[in-house]
Amino acid sequence: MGSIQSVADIAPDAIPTVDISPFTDPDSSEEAKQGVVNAVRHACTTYGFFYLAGHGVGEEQRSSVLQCAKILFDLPREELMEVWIGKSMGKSFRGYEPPGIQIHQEGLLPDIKEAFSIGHEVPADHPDAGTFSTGPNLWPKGLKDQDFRTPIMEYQATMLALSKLLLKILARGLPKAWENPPDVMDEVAINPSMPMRLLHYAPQEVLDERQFGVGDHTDFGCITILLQETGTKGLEVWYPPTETWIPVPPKENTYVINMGDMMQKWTAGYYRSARHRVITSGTNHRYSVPWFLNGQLKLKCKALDGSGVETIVGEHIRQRLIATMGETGKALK
Ligand SMILES: O=C(O)CCC(=O)C(=O)O
Ligand SMILES: [Fe+2]
Repeated sequence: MGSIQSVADIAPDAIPTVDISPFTDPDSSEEAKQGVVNAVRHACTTYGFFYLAGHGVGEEQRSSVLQCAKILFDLPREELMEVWIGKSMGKSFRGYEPPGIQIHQEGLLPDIKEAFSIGHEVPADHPDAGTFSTGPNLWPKGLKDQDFRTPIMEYQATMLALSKLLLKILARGLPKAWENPPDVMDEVAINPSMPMRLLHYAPQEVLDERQFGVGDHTDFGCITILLQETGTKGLEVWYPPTETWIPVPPKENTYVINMGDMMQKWTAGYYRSARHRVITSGTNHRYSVPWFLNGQLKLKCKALDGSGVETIVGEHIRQRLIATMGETGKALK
């Protein structure tokens, strides 16, 4: 006897795509704006992930940061080690992270990826410099400013503006019963920790099922804006109703947006911080650039459902890094 399959049993083959341009278009109707809010809400409560279209970031700027990743990881290892993360000021956590450092959970082997982290530029003589995620960036000597530092810092500003827009949409999507004002999420993006990570996955036949480009994890912060290189693959997101991994290949002119743990805590679980991972290819290099809105480090985020749960953004992020970064993370204690 056959049974009727419920919708939740059918694995979706892709995460949704949301075009947010009606939200910013001064000529669009209130109804069209609300349509964007509803679509983002649906994606973030169901999957925790979506493809973002209509984001307004030019293709030239997007490819310029992927190009930055390529020229950086082409540098000899000795030169990369001159800007090793362990040399960054105090707990600022900037610079080069070699492959095989981060372990996301017990039982997995370390990630294959290598990374380079850039954050909010805070001069060394600033009173907060050297505190967690705060301080001067490290710049490789072998790369000219116009080829690396300038496009990266311009991209950082573009991403901060885009994340502020996403916060407006997400705030409007919160349950009405919580009675939050539409600007309730703005404060998290004031002077925030916003690491951008250039990532490189070298081709590697993975012979051990415990090893990944990036192992199964959730992101730590509020919002991740991920740029993947066209033509590559490997990212997958976990979908609990069917207990399956949904592939998230790059899609032209879009970003992949996902919610992180800080957002999930802040919204009392309403917006899902979904598990995801990256599988490496045996033959192809993969470059990607996730930009993370961690948030204002000293901010005490009160759960938006009014339940009274409070999380200090910087403490939450710091603990997650210590838990996953092994020896490198010890400097953050
Ligand atoms: O490289 C990617 O596509 C995703 C990387 C990722 O999940 C992360 O850095 O948190
Ligand atoms: Fe991630």
